[in-house]
Amino acid sequence: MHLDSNAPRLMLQLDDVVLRRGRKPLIGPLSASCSGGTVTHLRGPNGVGKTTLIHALVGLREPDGGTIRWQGEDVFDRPESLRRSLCFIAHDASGSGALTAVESLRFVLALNNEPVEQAADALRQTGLRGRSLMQPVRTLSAGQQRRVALARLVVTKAQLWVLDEPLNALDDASRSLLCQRFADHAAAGGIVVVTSHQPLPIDARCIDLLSA
Ligand SMILES: Nc1ncnc2c1ncn2[C@@H]1O[C@H](COP(=O)(O)OP(=O)(O)OP(=O)(O)O)[C@@H](O)[C@H]1O
Repeated sequence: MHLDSNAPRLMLQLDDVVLRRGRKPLIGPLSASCSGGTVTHLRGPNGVGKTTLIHALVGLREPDGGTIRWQGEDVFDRPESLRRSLCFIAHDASGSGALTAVESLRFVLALNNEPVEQAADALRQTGLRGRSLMQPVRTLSAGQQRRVALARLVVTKAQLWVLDEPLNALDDASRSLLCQRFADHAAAGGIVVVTSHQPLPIDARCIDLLSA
């Protein structure tokens, strides 16, 4: 992905965002901006609210206070612009367990209007080869299942990548490759927002979420 140099700069903007679970305060007020060309690493202890925040960033959950805007538009009230620009991979995303790795990725790509014919090649680029491409996803190892989900990043043209715990279960080589992919996406003008309990070996801005 290379952005047109005349295009407006990409911006995901959080203003005084507050998130709760029931009455329990989780996050905020949090203000931050993620602009084109950056990787943002959301960090914090288990249960602090990283996944909850990710769900709010992609418009799945309305913040309990404040606003989240993509290119100036509220992502919950007016999600159309965000959806056109977004690649969101949830922490438990590996597609349907009954489908093979290739079928599963083709299914996810089709749902997102992305080119399904690149599925097998994308899986190979994440290190899945041979028989594992044709195995039902539920019979793959945890790390292999994660690669199936992450293979979408090889294909997608989305500008904004929001990824929940993408490094989980990956071996060292796959982690390095994936982090390099984040850096390349940012270098091409895109935005990466990622949660992880592990350090990222690339230039990334960290936002530390603290227990309320
Ligand atoms: N569906 C739900 N219903 C009620 N409470 C929930 C739900 N999902 C999460 N929570 C609560 O919200 C809080 C934040 O959870 P969240 O998953 O956002 O944390 P996290 O920082 O992503 O944790 P981890 O690092 O363990 O993945 C936790 O106290 C959790 O119990």
